[in-house]
Amino acid sequence: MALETKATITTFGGRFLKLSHSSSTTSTPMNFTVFIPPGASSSKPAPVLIYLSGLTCTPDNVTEKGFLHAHASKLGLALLYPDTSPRGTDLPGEHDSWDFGSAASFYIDATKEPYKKHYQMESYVTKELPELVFSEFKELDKTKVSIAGHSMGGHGALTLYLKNPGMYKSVSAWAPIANPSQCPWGEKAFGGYIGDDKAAWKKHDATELVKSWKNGPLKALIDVGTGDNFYKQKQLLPENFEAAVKEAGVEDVTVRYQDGYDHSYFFISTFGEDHVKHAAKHLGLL
Ligand SMILES: N[C@@H](CCC(=O)N[C@@H](CS)C(=O)NCC(=O)O)C(=O)O
Repeated sequence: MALETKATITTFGGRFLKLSHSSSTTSTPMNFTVFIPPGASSSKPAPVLIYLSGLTCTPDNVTEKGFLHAHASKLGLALLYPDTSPRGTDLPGEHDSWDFGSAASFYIDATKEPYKKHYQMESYVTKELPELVFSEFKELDKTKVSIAGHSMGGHGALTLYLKNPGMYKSVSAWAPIANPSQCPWGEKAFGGYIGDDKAAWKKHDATELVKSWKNGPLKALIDVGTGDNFYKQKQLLPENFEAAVKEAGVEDVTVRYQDGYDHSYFFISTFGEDHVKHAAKHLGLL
């Protein structure tokens, strides 16, 4: 698999790479970025935190405004930032709205035409991308991976974690879309990618998935800003997730409501150190 390096940037003592490759999963070009902390080598590989971005984003938004690598560098943690959807396609409706299609994959495998050929982001993020990254970068430790994300990416992090017990050591999310089958963003995305069968939606909904979690403490950290307009508009619904956690008796779930914070990178960056340290703790770095 040929990997094209678009940029190599030195930052906080580590290497930040912008990369692109041709994906066999999405049948499109895919972009991603990776931060390799100082000191990582094939004999001392760094654990990895995967960060999934939100609606409208490329991997650039968080890497320019989230400052996660500033904290990851000190702890010896690598960061992997996948893109939010396939690129280079022009499917019907794909680019018409900011909350569906391009940059809005919801990290699921579409089953409906015309999206199913390319919008296979769940398989891409859980299989092809890690296989590629760990075969190309021997300074990264494939046995130690955690996952995090913001908004749509928070939904992606929580659901991929819940669907794949053991694949990730911990999960965290800023302002996740925590009950997508009950909110307008999720209804639009699931309707468009999967269809009208609401039973099928539940397989991609963190609040539904956590009800049958039987794999011990969840090791989850969630932050939500009380000044977040999308929270106020009931797109995020973290209380529904909390209620499901409580009812199922799932342990080690911390949900924090941060007074006055909005949905932006001012919020993400403020709590970035906590999320990086949460992953670092479960990856054996702290
Ligand atoms: N485009 C939307 C906002 C979408 C939005 O806030 N996206 C978040 C993720 S859910 C984001 O990170 N946007 C990119 C940025 O702020 O740099 C609007 O105009 O209301």
